[in-house]
Amino acid sequence: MVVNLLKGFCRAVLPLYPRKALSTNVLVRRTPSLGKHLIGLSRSSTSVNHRKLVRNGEEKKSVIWIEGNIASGKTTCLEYFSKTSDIEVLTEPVSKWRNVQGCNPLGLMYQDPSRWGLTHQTYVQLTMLDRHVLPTASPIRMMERSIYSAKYIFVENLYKSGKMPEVDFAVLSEWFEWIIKNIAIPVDLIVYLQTSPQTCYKRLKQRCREEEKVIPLEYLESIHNLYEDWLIHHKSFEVPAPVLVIPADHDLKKMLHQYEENREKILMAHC
Ligand SMILES: Nc1ncnc2c1ncn2[C@@H]1O[C@H](COP(=O)(O)OP(=O)(O)O)[C@@H](O)[C@H]1O
Ligand SMILES: O=c1ccn([C@H]2C[C@H](O)[C@@H](COP(=O)(O)O)O2)c(=O)[nH]1
Repeated sequence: MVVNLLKGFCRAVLPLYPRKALSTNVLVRRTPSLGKHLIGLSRSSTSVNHRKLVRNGEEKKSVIWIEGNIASGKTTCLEYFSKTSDIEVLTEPVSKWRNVQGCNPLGLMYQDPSRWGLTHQTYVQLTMLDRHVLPTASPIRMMERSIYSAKYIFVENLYKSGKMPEVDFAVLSEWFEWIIKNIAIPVDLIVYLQTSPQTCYKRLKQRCREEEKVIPLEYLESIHNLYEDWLIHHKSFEVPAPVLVIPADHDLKKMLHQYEENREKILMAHC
């Protein structure tokens, strides 16, 4: 009875409001042309069963992207949430980028970006698309990065730094535009792990991935600036979902504490 009343309410009233506006006490700032930027939640947010939203008799699945600079702590964040039932976690397919039929496009790109940037980013685009269209098995999906950041951050960086020829950029751009126009890429919330480039540099050195040994601090600074322009200042490209910013320079203990504090905001992303 109560459930039916709620369903009726949702059908009658929810369509009258912007999709995110009723979910919780979410503070949403409208930005000129780029959708909404979630700048925080009030402390009085009520606890809502994240499995509840039902549309056309189907459970609404929630998709959350974890975005951030290289070595900002995305994988660590996903590992933490992967321990929660009902959440499926998709990490970036980095192992594929390091080994496609015996070749290493990630390594080649770092060695000679002008020659291999297109090759690498074409494969990133394909493998990220593959992730996006994978059928969801759980009510909540958390994904490391997206086809959007591949284009808006990494391809953009190669091009802007003069390391990707115009024709390569044009071909990748047309592919990307075709994909986002013709294929549904669902997303309900972007969690941005905001770090300083210096922190990432330290963590990158500590992780010590062979291909990344050539990355200078300036590279992380460029990636950082592109992320900030996209997700914070809304100066560059469309942002396809609200953004939750989590400061991520802190030590692991504090980060896990922050993830716990933000758990409800993140898991209720679809409401
Ligand atoms: N909060 C943190 N403090 C210190 N080191 C961290 C923290 N989070 C992650 N690390 C370490 O930094 C490196 C990069 O983290 P990772 O989660 O792989 O980043 P990403 O997936 O964003 O590239 C790893 O060695 C990881 O153990
Ligand atoms: O579109 C992309 C996305 C990522 N990369 C690079 C950057 C890093 O070297 C690895 C994986 O990134 P993490 O932040 O460590 O997950 O892949 C790229 O070149 N292009």
